[in-house]
Amino acid sequence: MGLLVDGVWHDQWYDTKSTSGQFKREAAQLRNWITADGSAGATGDGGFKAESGRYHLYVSLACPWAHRTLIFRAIKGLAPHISVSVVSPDMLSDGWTFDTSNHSTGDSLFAAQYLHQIYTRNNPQYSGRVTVPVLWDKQQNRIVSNESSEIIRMLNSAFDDITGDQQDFYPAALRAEIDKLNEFVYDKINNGVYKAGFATSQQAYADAYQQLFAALDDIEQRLGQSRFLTGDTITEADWRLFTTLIRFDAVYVGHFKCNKQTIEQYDNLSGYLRELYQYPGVAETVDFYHIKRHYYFSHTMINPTQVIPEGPQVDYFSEHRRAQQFREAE
Ligand SMILES: N[C@@H](CCC(=O)N[C@@H](CS)C(=O)NCC(=O)O)C(=O)O
Repeated sequence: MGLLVDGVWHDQWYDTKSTSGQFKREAAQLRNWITADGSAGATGDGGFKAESGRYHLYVSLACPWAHRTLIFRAIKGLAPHISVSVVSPDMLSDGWTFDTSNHSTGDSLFAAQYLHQIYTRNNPQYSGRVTVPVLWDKQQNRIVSNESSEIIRMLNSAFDDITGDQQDFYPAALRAEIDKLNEFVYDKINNGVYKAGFATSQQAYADAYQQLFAALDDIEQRLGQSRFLTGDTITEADWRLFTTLIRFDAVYVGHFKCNKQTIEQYDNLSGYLRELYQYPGVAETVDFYHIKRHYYFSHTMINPTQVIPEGPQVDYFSEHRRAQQFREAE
């Protein structure tokens, strides 16, 4: 684990000393947008027109932020149009690597060894953390974006004329509600588990733990009233919550000490999680080998033995009856 300083790799863990043991995530720096006609998006440069075969995603199958982008690639019919390279689950002194001996696909574009080489290929002087996902433009040979929340917005609509898929997971009428939910879920749950797990003081951990489970209780209640977070249809907010829920019992309960209760112990969240998992194309984006291996093997300050747990055994394909439940409730 480390970062680039003026294009040079430094092996360095997160600094929590200056923040009383609290983990603070760094903001992504590369924020251009692919658009249907190549016009500039909300931030960054124009010139990134949606085109089949032009873009490439670098992902980790372990990472919940990268996972969002793989889900949108799958459910929006983009697999034939956007290629993917998967890094190794082990993130140690070299950061993310393309070590093919350990379940990386390798870098199919440049045969790079390390993900930081993709960042310096984009900018030889780059300073900052080297994170996944990365969306790469093969035509201009540069990074479009390393911010997953924006990459999924691009995938949600920019390629619709190419794929013919008009599903909209960020519909105009629900945007305000989705934005509000995203903010809450990101702070308390998506990043909340990391705040608990990476805390280096008892107080920072206890605060994150308390806020995380208060938020899960809130969502559990909401899912007793409605099938998905904003009503009867799945939106971006559901997919963003999903990537944390699917890792929760396998990793966050033990490794990040988020152990008040498991997702399996929530009546509504457990069924909701299954419904999303069983959505066509989504189960194939979930890889528990990468997920468990990454966290338990890479975070040696949390798990110095690097022993990876065998369990839990949960059948996410089992029946959930969410659809019937909400039809009966009408
Ligand atoms: N803002 C980014 C965050 C991505 C992120 O933090 N990814 C983690 C993996 S789960 C990472 O690559 N961390 C490496 C590091 O921080 O050095 C996004 O959502 O795209």
